[in-house]
Amino acid sequence: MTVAVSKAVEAGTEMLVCASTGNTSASAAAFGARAGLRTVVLVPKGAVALGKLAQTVQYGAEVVELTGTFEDCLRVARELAAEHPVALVNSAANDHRLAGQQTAAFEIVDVLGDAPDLHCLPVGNAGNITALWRGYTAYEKAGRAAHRPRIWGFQAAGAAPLVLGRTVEAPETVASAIRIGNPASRAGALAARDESGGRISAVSDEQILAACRLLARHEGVFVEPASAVGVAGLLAEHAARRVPAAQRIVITVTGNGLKDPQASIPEGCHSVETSTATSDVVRALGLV
Ligand SMILES: Cc1ncc(COP(=O)(O)O)c(C=O)c1O
Ligand SMILES: N[C@@H](CCOP(=O)(O)O)C(=O)O
Repeated sequence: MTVAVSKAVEAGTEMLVCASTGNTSASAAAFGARAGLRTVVLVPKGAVALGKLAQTVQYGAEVVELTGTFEDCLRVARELAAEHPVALVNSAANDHRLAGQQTAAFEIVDVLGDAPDLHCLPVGNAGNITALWRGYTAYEKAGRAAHRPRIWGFQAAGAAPLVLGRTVEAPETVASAIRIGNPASRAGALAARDESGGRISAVSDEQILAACRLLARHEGVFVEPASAVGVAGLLAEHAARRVPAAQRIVITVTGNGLKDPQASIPEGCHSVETSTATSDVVRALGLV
C-alpha cells in the first residue's frame, strides 16, 4: 500500500479510494492519513470485522457501507476512479500495489538464501498470490534465487471460486477478509498455480478456526481467521499425505487476531466467575 500511496502523491492525486473486506481499507486509511490525503473506503455493509473498522475510522478515512458484496464495492470504486481524479488503490486496479507486495518474496529469499520449495497462503481477491509469484519470478530472473517454489493457495470452502471454477454469488465464511466470490486477480492466481506446478484448494471454517487456535496455543501467534488459512490448508494436505518429505515450506500468516476478536470468542468470553475470596478462586481452578 505504501508504494501505491507514494505514487499517488507523486502524481499529485488528492484522494484515495478502495473497496475492501477490511484490511485494505485500514491500510489505505493509515497511509492516506500519513500522506495528508482524503481517503474513502467502500465496504460491504455489516461484513467488516470491528478492529479493522476501528482502525479505518481512527485514521480519519470516510467509510461508505454498501448494501452488497465486496465485488459491488470494487465495481463502484472502479467507476468512481474512471470519472473522478482519485487514485484507486486496490491491487487488481493499481499495479503499484503488486509491485510493493512482490517484495515479500524478495524478503523471504533474502532470509532463507533461496526460494522455499513450497509457499502456502490464503487467497481472497488474489492480489497476494499474484504478487508473490511475480516476486519469486523476478528474483529468479535476476539470479537472486536458484528456483521458484510451488505455490499452494487456499480459500475458505464457502468462498472458493478458484476451486469451484465459477463465481460464488453469496460467499460465506468466518474468514471475512477473504469472503470474496469473484477474485479480481483470478488470472494471476491461476497462472501462479499452473506455472509453479502448485494447487488451489479449500478448507472449512472448522479447519480455519482450529488452525487459529493451534497458532495461538502452540506458537503464541494470535491471528484473524483469514490469516490461518495457509496453516489450515497445509495441515489438511499433510493429513491427506500430499506433502512430500523434506520440504522447506513458507506459510504467509497475514493478519493480527485483534482485528477480528469476535471470531476468537464466538460464544462469549470463556472465563470463570468467582467471589473475591482466594479460597473460591482456588476451588474454581480445581486446585483443591
Ligand atoms: C488477512 C488477509 N489475509 C489474506 C488475504 C488475501 O489476500 P488477497 O485478497 O490478495 O488474495 C486478505 C485479503 O483478501 C486479508 O485481508
Ligand atoms: N483483503 C483485501 C481484499 C481487497 O483487495 P486488495 O487486493 O486490493 O488488497 C481487503 O482487506 O480488502
